[in-house]
Amino acid sequence: MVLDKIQKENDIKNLTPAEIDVLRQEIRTFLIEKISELGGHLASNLGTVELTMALHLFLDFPKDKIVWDVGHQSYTHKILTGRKDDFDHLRQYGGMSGFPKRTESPCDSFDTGHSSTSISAGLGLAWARELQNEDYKVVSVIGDGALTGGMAYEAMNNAAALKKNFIIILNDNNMSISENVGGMSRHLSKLRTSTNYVELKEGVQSSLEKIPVYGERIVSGIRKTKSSIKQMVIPGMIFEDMGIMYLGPVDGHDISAMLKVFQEASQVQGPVLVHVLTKKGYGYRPAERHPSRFHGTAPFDIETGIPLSHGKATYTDVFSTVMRKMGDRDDKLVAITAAMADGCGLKRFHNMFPDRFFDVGIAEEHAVTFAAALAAGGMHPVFAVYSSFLQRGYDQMLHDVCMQNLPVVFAIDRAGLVGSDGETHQGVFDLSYLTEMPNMTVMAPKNKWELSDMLKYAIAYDAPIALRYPRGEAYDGLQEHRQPIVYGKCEEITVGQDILLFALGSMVKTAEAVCGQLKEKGIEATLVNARFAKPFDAAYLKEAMTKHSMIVILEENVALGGFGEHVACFLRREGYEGQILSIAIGDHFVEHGNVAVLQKELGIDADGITRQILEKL
Ligand SMILES: Cc1ncc(C[n+]2csc(CCOP(=O)(O)OP(=O)(O)O)c2C)c(N)n1
Ligand SMILES: CC(=O)[C@@H](O)[C@H](O)COP(=O)(O)O
Ligand SMILES: [Mg+2]
Repeated sequence: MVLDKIQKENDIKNLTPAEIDVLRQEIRTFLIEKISELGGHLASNLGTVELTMALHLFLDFPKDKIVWDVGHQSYTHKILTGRKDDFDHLRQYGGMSGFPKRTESPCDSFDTGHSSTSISAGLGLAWARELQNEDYKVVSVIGDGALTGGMAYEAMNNAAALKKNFIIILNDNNMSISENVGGMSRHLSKLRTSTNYVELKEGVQSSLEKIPVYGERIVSGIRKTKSSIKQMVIPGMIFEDMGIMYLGPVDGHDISAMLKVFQEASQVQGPVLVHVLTKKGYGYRPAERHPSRFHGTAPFDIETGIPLSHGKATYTDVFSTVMRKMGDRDDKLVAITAAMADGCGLKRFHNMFPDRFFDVGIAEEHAVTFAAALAAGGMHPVFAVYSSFLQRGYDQMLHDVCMQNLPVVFAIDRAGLVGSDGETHQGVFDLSYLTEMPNMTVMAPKNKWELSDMLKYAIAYDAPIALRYPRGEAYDGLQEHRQPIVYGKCEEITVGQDILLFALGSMVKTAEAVCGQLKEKGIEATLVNARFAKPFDAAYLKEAMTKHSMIVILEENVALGGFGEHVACFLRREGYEGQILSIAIGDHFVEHGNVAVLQKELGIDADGITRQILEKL
């Protein structure tokens, strides 16, 4: 197999053209087989096999640098840099990450996971090279979806000042996770159909530029003329107007065509953008037909493309159902997503109420301020967003939503540990960054019914409010405990005289199991569903302090600034002299792996918590 040969020699440049052709087929087959077993990001990786191979033929690793935007398309790069065998443990605890990691390989030059950072990072590497008189190539690979994110424009705006080579590859597959949206996407659609521009530049420019002074002048003259021709042929050549040379479009499945343009691009003294056209899911029929479903997939049957297991209803499903119902009842309800309509469960709302649905692109900062103004204008906005991506909107929440006390609902999905995406995606900081914001209310449901009740409560509430719920299956236990939601009030589930378990959201289910284990040891616990992280039920706690010798606070968030820290501080201030145990995540990032395995490693599973309680008692 050519794939095995390349693992040993580690250099694609030694292959014959025939072997190159075999290799791209072998890589596709390998990706489909591995991801069908373990899950992962399939469609984007299938679409970038040839692009990555062309980049490996063009660049020298680890000397040259590639920054992969988001990094979910970096699997072929991992294969070509000696990590093929690590795919047996892809995204598993202790195994290889699904994203680029500097700690994993010297050929990974910058860690990614969140979108639209690659041009900033590439530009930083290019400047570091120049300032230290070094000599290597820097390439940022950014998708058309990632190009909807504001950081990409901030970086391009800044890049124009660089007078040395820096290559930006725009990998345009006309898709974000779902359909790409917005004005830039429309602009790219126009560019996609233009074929002659690269031919006009090729050869002419690089040979002319080698002639000192006069050559440069001629090139600059040609540039001006061509620029005006382009303005006629291709409306709004936004990149060139910003000072970034545009080359393309080029077929992203034709390795030799790409190589030619990359060579050309490397002659440019300044930032240059190469527009590469690819097909998401290329080479695997189910992924070509359903690129969104195969963007990130669970294990599936290769023959049919159907997932191997169908889990129970998720929290996202519950959110989706309630939003659709509430959309019927409240014609001021509007839903916002930052390119995550599928993941956040807003597809049904979109279908039912297209005029009240907004996909703003990968633009969380904009989404928050946009929601604030919708609220100021009298609408009832719900921004559905993953916990880790909402980190992008910190200042907008503080400055635009909370300072004006505007009624925006933050429906925070993927709160807590998310599993195989790892440290960039774990939603373990939101309780810390939300609870410190004046005017913000923060809730977390214990099960699927409570998510429904809390969402309805939040939509009716007249100030900033957030509810956080985890990735995956919704807990369907404790159905009998469904007292109405009362502002700032907790819910008592069981009563025991020894210790109090004050649990938030997903940790109520875990605390239930802890209660069972403690009972076996003869320890009677009171179990309380906190419901509100802010304001938490201070009156209940004051009363409970007098009845329990230990209070255990449980959350799926980092300890610093989190729920436990606030509650513990209150208890001490009130003069509680019993033991306080805060169950939370330590001051470190949490890597990828199965959620149950991670919880165990972190000591926040039922066994670990019971052990810590018994040690303290
Ligand atoms: C800040 C942020 N928001 C949302 C996401 C989720 N996300 C991951 S990939 C992706 C789509 C990216 O589209 P594109 O860059 O075109 O790459 P493609 O998937 O088409 O290969 C989105 C929205 C993210 N990683 N980071
Ligand atoms: C790369 C990325 O950011 C998304 O594709 C993310 O992996 C989706 O995560 P979920 O599987 O939780 O929807
Ligand atoms: Mg895309």
